[in-house]
Amino acid sequence: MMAFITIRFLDILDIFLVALLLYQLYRLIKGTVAFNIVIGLFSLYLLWLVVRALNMQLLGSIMGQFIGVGVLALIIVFHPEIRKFLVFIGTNYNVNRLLSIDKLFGTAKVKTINQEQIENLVDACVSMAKSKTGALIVIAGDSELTDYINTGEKLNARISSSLIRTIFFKNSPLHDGAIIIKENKIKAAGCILPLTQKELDQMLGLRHRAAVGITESTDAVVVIVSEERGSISFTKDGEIKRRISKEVLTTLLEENIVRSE
Ligand SMILES: Nc1ncnc2c1ncn2[C@@H]1O[C@H](COP(=O)(O)OP(=O)(O)OP(=O)(O)O)[C@@H](O)[C@H]1O
Repeated sequence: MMAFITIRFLDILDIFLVALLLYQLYRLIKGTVAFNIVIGLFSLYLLWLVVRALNMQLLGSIMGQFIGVGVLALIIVFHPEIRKFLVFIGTNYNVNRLLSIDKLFGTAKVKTINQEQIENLVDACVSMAKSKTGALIVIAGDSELTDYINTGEKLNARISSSLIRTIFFKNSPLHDGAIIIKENKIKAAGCILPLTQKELDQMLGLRHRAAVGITESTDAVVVIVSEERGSISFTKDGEIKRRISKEVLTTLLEENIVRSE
């Protein structure tokens, strides 16, 4: 009876790729105004399908015209999200990623620092939290982050607790902006990161916005020390975990970073 329905391997691949694209799109726009716009447009599209099925010609043709120019309108309205999405694809989906299902779904670990360096980093964060010294520390994953490294001062220095504290010391010329850690080194300091457009708690300012921003479009993880509250936060995939303890920070770093000994 169902002989006319044939499912090829390519159909399954097709569905899988569409699901993956929708999932990544959802991750990028969730929590932003764009999410509500997408829901609105989707409802409109469903309504149009119903109107067409009921053969309501006048309403159908008006809505048809609207949907006809909709693609162009979508590109204009969603230009920042489309840009972010393309950057995300470009920076995250290299050949290595495509070979690993784990990485494809963004659950892969970052390979940048070893256990001793994690301890140095945690030590610096705890000490800066005590002295209410603001800090923004990006730990790169597979994303190169070259554009962001180029906005700062190149260091290529060993990851030590005292160097991190020195960089973020209030009178240091490099204390503004973020440091970027990659391949077992502090690659640069004073880096400028993209700010998220997401709604965040009003207590959180630009430092936290920048931390969320960079993890929305790359697979980096970020540790933030708040100057105002002396608390430590952690961001990954655009999500923020606030007021975490030394132990939780250590666990999060260990869980999200494959140690390269
Ligand atoms: N785009 C950016 N990229 C990197 N760092 C940034 C960016 N924008 C702001 N910062 C850093 O954040 C600092 C300002 O932090 P602000 O007080 O606005 O943030 P906050 O989230 O309230 O943090 P805190 O709790 O530490 O006050 C700046 O001095 C600068 O070092």
